[in-house]
Amino acid sequence: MTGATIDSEKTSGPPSSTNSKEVKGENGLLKPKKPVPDPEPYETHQLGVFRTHISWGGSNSSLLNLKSYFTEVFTGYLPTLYRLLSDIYALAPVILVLYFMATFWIGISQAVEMSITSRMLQSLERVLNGENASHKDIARSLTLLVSWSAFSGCLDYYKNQIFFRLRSRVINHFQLMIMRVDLGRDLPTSQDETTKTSLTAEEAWEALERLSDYFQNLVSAASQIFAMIQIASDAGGPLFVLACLARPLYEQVGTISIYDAVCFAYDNNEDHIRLRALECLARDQYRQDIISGNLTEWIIQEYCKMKDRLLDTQEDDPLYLFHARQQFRTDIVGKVLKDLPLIYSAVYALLNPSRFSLSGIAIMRSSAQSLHWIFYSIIREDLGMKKKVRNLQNLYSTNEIKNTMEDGTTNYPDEKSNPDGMAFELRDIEFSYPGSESKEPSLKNVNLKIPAGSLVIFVGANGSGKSTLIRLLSRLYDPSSGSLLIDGQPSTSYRLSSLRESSVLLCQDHNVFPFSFAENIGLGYPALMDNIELVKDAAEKGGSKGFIEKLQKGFDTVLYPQIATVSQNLEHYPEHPLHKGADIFWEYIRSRAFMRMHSGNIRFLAVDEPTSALDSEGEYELFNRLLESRAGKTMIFVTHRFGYLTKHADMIVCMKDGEIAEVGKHSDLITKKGEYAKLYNIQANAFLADASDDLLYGHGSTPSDPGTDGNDQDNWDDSCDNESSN
Ligand SMILES: Nc1ncnc2c1ncn2[C@@H]1O[C@H](COP(=O)(O)OP(=O)(O)OP(=O)(O)O)[C@@H](O)[C@H]1O
Repeated sequence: MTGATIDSEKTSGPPSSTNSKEVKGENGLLKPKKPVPDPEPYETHQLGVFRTHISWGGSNSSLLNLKSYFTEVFTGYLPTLYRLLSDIYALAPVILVLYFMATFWIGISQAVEMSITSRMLQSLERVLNGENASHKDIARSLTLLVSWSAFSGCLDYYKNQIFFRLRSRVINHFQLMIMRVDLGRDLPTSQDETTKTSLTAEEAWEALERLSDYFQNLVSAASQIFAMIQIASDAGGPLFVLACLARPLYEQVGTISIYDAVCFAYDNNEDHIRLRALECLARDQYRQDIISGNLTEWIIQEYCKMKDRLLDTQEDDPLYLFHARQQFRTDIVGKVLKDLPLIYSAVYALLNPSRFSLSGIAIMRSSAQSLHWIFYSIIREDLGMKKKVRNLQNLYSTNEIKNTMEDGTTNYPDEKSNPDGMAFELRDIEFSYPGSESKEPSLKNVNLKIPAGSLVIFVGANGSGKSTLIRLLSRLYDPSSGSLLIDGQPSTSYRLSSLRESSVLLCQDHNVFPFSFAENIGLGYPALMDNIELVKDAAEKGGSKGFIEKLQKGFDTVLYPQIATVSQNLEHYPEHPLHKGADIFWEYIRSRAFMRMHSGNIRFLAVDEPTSALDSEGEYELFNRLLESRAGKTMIFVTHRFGYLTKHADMIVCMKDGEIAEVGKHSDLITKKGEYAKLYNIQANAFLADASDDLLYGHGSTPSDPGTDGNDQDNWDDSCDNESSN
């Protein structure tokens, strides 16, 4: 098999390997797997070693296919571009109009230059031919030309000035739009891969810029054709214009480039595939096998054999090979068409010597060349603009992505709400995380009533569903099935924002914001964040005040969340206070939660397992501080430590494998000897073992042991005694 092209055929239906694909679209939106609809009939060519399928239908937006081109333009692009222009006009009307006026004038500048130059050359030609020509005409044309050039220079300068101002307005506007969209997403929607986008505000600006370039090219082409028709009277009339346009029209409109078609090519040459395989063997990963098998000679021989068999078969990019073949044809026809104006002029001069003008022909020839490039730019700009408009459409469509979670219409609390705190009722709840691959739901068969104002403790093994249940109660997610009632009403009937205002969630997933300590804490309740006394009070309760006040700038010290990036400079200063800043972030988060309490609206407080960041003493202190403000609140704590809290809880919910295993008070559950008693005894026995080790080695109890806090020690010991005797 030699040469670039062996066979060509026309088939209908898609090549199977392209029929279904997961794509990250050019627009940056991740698309789910879905079958690609059957494309247009496609051609098959053998281009060197590649079997190549080409569907010209993919380029149906080419100017040749006028119907689909205009359908696409009028139904798809123009409305989007109109929307873009309206948005920008509302934003900066004067700058936008000035920008397009400058674009228009720059667009016609070449045609104006062409007309002035033509007039000047004609006058000069008459002078040279000894005809009666006014020197004033030549001087006027020259003045006009110089003035126009100066005007064009000014236009370019002012367009650049306007360009930067408009650009920053457009980018700021769309950045704000993207911020609103991103910040407005609820958790399930933000975790949905199909709604993620990598598009930036730059896309909007680039679409506008393309539109302005396209507009400039259209104005330029139209004005130059108009000018050519004016000038053509001296060079052979409208037919001469057509002769000049023949080449650019043929090259840019009459042929569709392979790069605009939809193609799929695969190597189907067995010798070449084997050659590639042999090349792979030179990689390090095969080194040991090749040395131990003494295969080097065999590989070289096989490689030479394949090379001989392939001879001159092209291995290059098949699209390039096709383009080269297409180019060959285009070049020959194009070169012949390039001479058409001259051929026409020669014939015209012979037939009508009196009306013949050499200057007209010179102008037209140079204009034909310039038009060639303008047509080329229009076609390229058209393709580029389509891509940009598609991105813009996707940018706008992110604005229309609806949140998965239903928002209600009733404000919480309302007159029916319980003043003692939020009351919850969960009925047959099942829940799987969005996009979770797990066959088992994270929660199932959950039925539970939590009375208003109660203190509830969730316990259970790792992964049993405690945090997930807290997330559902806080309405970070909605159940996959079943219903959640808040104060007897479906949770979806309440406005999400009002529920959030009435709840505090303290969990381990919180982050430090890139603001000052004061703001980090104050953002617990933005309405009062300027009241530094309240911020300090919250800091004290959360345990961060002592550290913050030691810093040079105190509460005004700014913490950056990109601490890892900053820390590259910190490694040389192990004692630097910012290390500590990263370590104690939990204290700020807790302080933020206390700040939130200042709102006075809180009816529900959920604390999800702060124990990993706290020793038992710290946990005890935190819970006590939280419990001080218990009035009018339902409180739910997730903890791994059994002791003080579990014994004082109104209700303990013990979770196992996503289900509620038991519900009850501490003493009842211990008596029941079920899951709770089992977990409790595991911890009690571990504690007793540690305690006896300490007695043996004389260290006393460790601070991390559960139940070692003051009076609680007695309670813990008592209960351990009781339980061990069980
Ligand atoms: N964001 C998530 N996406 C998918 N699955 C999750 C997600 N978070 C938790 N899960 C799964 O849900 C189940 C319950 O997890 P959950 O975190 O609620 O348990 P937990 O009892 O709070 O555990 P731990 O005590 O370790 O925090 C687990 O199987 C976990 O793998």
